[in-house]
Amino acid sequence: MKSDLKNVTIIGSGAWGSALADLVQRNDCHVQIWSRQSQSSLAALVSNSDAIISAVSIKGVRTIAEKLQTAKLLPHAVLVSATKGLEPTTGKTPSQIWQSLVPNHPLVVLSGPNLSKEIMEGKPAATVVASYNDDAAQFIQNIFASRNFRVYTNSDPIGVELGGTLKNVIAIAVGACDGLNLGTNAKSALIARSLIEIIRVGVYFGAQPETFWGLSGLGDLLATCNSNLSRNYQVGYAIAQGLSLDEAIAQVQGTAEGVNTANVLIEISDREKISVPVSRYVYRLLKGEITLQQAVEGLMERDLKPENLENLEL
Ligand SMILES: NC(=O)c1ccc[n+]([C@@H]2O[C@H](COP(=O)([O-])OP(=O)(O)OC[C@H]3O[C@@H](n4cnc5c(N)ncnc54)[C@H](OP(=O)(O)O)[C@@H]3O)[C@@H](O)[C@H]2O)c1
Ligand SMILES: O=P(O)(O)OC[C@H](O)CO
Repeated sequence: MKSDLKNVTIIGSGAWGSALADLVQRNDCHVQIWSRQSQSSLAALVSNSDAIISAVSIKGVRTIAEKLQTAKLLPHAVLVSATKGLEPTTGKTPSQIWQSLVPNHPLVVLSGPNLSKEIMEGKPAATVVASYNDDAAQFIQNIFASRNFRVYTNSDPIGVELGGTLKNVIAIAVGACDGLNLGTNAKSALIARSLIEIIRVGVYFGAQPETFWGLSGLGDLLATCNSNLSRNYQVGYAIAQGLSLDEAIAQVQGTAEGVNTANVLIEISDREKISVPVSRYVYRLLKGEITLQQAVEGLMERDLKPENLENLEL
């Protein structure tokens, strides 16, 4: 694969699509951004693209992938999925949707501790580009890497993708924990125990458990749970201030994927009998089944048990 190819199309002009476009531009690539408001046809735009990067929220992924399914792409064109969510109707990850609809192009997942505002400000950050195709991952690594943006390749796309997706539910819990001023001990316990349940779900999806200790797992969990730039954290925090879920969502600028992800995750965990206590309390809180105080009490009053880090599947 040629490493000097530089025609890049970014799909989605939201916060993340704009930040990704900015990163690629720093590397002297020719960048085009497409959004639903664009006058140009997506099919025409991507016909000469070496890399096509999808940064739309989960609700737009299938529609966009269907558009590309019928478009004529360059044979070597690499697809990049930068979405962090789960499809409500199928429970699929974005990369699973892309793989099923556009199977003849290499697919790369991009995910990491990447709050878009900090990246737009040129602050140092790192991310992961993961693919079963090493050449494709390296190609995308070179397109994005710069002195302020360190890019690692990885060969576990589903693990990298799920780290970024599942932490959004946990960020709601941690935002609520901070909103209630429950302290650093509570917050640290919540994050550490949540990583265990994220790994359980990841293993069900076929991810490598060790992927979750990296940038796209623990790294993104820490970023999102420690920053009020995170929309998911903001939702939890706002609920702790007494806002309803609808009010909290309305107050947050942009997409908080964790709300939908909580619904899909609970459907999967119910069906597959995966223990996800923190995510389940978030789900019940968002559904209005319990109060925040009941969620805190419920988590603290669960049966006592060994920490059991050797058997994460249970
Ligand atoms: N912001 C971050 O810091 C960040 C970092 C990493 C990953 N992400 C992930 O990136 C994704 C987008 O986040 P964002 O921050 O850019 O959200 P955002 O600012 O709210 O923008 C949403 C994006 O999704 C597109 N979209 C929404 N519904 C769509 C539909 N039905 N069909 C087609 N496109 C649709 C919008 O398209 P238009 O442009 O056409 O309006 C827009 O580009 C999310 O999965 C998020 O978790 C975000
Ligand atoms: O604003 P959030 O909560 O969607 O988080 C943004 C990114 O996923 C952080 O890596």
